[in-house]
Amino acid sequence: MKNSLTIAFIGGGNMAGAMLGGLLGNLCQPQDILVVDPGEATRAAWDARGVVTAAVACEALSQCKVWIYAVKPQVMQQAIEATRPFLQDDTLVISIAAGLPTTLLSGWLDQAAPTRTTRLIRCMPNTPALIRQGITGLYATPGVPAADRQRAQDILSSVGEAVWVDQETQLDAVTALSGSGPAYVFLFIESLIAGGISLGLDQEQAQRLALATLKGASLLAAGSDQSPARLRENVTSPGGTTAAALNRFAQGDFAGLVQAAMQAANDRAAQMAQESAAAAQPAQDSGKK
Ligand SMILES: NC(=O)C1=CN([C@@H]2O[C@H](COP(=O)(O)OP(=O)(O)OC[C@H]3O[C@@H](n4cnc5c(N)ncnc54)[C@H](OP(=O)(O)O)[C@@H]3O)[C@@H](O)[C@H]2O)C=CC1
Ligand SMILES: O=C(O)[C@@H]1CCC=N1
Repeated sequence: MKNSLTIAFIGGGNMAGAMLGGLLGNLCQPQDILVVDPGEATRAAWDARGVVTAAVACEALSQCKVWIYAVKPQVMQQAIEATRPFLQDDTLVISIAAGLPTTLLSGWLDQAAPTRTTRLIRCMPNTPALIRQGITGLYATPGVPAADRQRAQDILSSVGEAVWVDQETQLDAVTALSGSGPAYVFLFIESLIAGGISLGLDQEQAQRLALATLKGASLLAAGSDQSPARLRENVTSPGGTTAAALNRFAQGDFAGLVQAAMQAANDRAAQMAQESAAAAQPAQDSGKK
């Protein structure tokens, strides 16, 4: 590992893959990255790209300045306990797990070294990171040095935008909006394609039209001085086709449905935190410090 920025991903699945895809050749070279993942096929995919891999926690972790925990919340405690012996006092730890609060994570990280306070940042990225079009919400625990905040921001900015929140609970809202959000957009794209086909287009035509519409409208909204509401009005001729469609959306309370769906995601994040706390195992003293 040669770069001053060396990153370990603990968990090399979908989200690590999205972030790695954006980081490689950009902020980091393959040899600057370590992926710890028990999956043979997962590791083989990263080996093929020149990334250093390990099936289990190993000494190489202690050389990585930044650790990114990218495992499912249900296995987070186990993953932390296995890796914790290699944690250094100045390691910057980033968790991308939905729901898991920093109090729980800090408890697991610092259990074997009560005098240590791990530098911990919790964040919520999204899968467009794969094409460097992601957006990530970040929350830093008190005491994280400014240089580490900047380092986390640099990492996440290399795969898209980064937005800091002051209150940790806001990360559940970020999860409900941009973390899970790509799935809502994909569902909308799927629905537009199905609608186009049912109205007589073929699959390829419907898909091209749907994708270009989403892309064009998003870029227009992102680059415009006008609000999304104003841009919607610009499309909507009185008594025209768009008004007919929007009236039908309103009858089904589309906005209310989106709000309720996001509330469900937000509530599920809080519930996952409770489940993880309830399922937490008694301390395993695997720390070497
Ligand atoms: N997917 C998304 O869009 C987003 C996900 N997140 C968060 O990212 C985290 C990861 O999600 P995602 O990438 O989708 O999940 P994946 O299941 O795709 O990836 C997790 C990886 O971790 C591996 N793993 C399991 N146990 C361990 C362990 N003890 N040590 C190291 N690796 C382990 C898994 O292997 P195996 O499959 O063999 O168990 C798997 O390869 C979650 O906490 C999620 O909340 C955040 C933002 C967006
Ligand atoms: O569905 C999940 O729980 C994760 C968090 C945000 C996106 N995927």
